[in-house]
Amino acid sequence: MSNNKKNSISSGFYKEPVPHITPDSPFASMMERFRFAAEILELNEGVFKYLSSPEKVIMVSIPVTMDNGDIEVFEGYRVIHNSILGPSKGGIRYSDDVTIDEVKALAAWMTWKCAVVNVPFGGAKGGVRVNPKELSQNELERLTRRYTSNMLDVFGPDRDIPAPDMNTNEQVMAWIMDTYSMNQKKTETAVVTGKPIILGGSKGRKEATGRGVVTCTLAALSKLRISPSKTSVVVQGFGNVGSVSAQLMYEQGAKIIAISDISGGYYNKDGINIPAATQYSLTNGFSLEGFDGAEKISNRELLELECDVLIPAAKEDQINKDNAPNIKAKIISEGANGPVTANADKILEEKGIMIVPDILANAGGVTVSYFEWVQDRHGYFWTEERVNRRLNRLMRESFDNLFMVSEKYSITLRQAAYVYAIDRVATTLKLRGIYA
Ligand SMILES: NC(=O)C1=CN([C@@H]2O[C@H](COP(=O)(O)OP(=O)(O)OC[C@H]3O[C@@H](n4cnc5c(N)ncnc54)[C@H](O)[C@@H]3O)[C@@H](O)[C@H]2O)C=CC1
Ligand SMILES: O=C(O)CCC(=O)C(=O)O
Repeated sequence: MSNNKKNSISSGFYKEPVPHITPDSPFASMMERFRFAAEILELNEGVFKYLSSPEKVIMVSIPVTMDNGDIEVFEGYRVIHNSILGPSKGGIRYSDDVTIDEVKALAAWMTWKCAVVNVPFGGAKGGVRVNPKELSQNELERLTRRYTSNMLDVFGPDRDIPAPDMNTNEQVMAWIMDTYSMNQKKTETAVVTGKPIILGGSKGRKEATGRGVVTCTLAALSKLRISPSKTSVVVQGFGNVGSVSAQLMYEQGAKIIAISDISGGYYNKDGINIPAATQYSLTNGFSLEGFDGAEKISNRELLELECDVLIPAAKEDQINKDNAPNIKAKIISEGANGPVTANADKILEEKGIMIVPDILANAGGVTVSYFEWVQDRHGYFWTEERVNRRLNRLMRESFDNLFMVSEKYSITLRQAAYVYAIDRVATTLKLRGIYA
């Protein structure tokens, strides 16, 4: 790594636009940060081009017989960004607004994320354009099994290993595992992670992403010398990542002043009772709608609240150039993938806000997915205490490592994460003889 480059991209081929990028999209945000790191690393031009495009993009059409006998056709994707570090790994999301561009960005983020925490996986992501809330459980099962059948040549414990993401869960992973196994004529637990524990899932996987977010948040707080018990926290998104992050920060003695989900934001300046909110959401169809332990606000207002820590744990592009000037948090811990756009980074940096980037902050999920894959392959399962201890240690080491890189090169933690990850991928490419 050259030591004399600072925070600006000077010139050269990295400025060349890469074709097929929609401006201001998640993929454009990913590329802007990749370009910055490539410049610092003086990355080989061919390697830059190679890593700017996914290795493989699969788009499938999924016909599903609905409960009323009609046939509906859904579109599904799987993007493998890169598999040089190992089999590709990444979640599958069900969402009616998922796009191929978004999945391409998410797949690339998986490559960088696995490199940041040194797990031996490449990056992939999947998506199906569907609103799962509009499907019955049987329709959802048929959709999942058909999507998996279309991906039989793609998935595999040594090739590409899915996991849960937005609107997918342990049950969806169980259907994928079963469909794949039936076609292999043997039970193949290691083909997916995030499965139910009884089917070979790992203890601690469900909570792992939120747990990792909290480990990084505590590390960031200690850098700013703020005690967790004196911390006010705002969490956007109350699904797997958001609710666990809120719960674990609450257990640290922090005051969670606002939470939100798709139904809106909920604010209480004296602190929200998180176990009560979680219980409410569980018994209310995973929705906070009607939760009366707080005042209702909008998601936009929520992001702009005065607080020590903001944890965006919903989706991409939530903090952008329009609202970045109004963000008042001291630390943003990115539970979601891509919640801050590249053009908001500079604004937040100038405001002195510390960002713990997604490819570090939410890497706890893929880390315990790796533990799950290892356990499946050994046929030997760990205690929850062992999983959590190893997760916490790895997350803390990764945070400290990136903090050191950021200080060494006078760059932000996000820039440090990209520099570290891309250097690792490029070094692997070189050692494998892909370039001299
Ligand atoms: N589940 C996992 O292990 C991992 C998830 N992530 C990322 O974390 C984010 C959340 O994922 P999960 O918690 O798994 O999904 P989830 O489906 O369990 O929860 C998503 C939550 O966000 C809320 N939401 C959706 N749109 C919203 C909006 N516009 N404003 C406010 N809230 C909104 C939903 O109502 C729900 O509460 C995604 O970006 C995902 O890619 C990252 C790493 C691992
Ligand atoms: O657990 C995994 O394998 C991947 C989780 C994921 O999709 C993510 O980190 O964004």
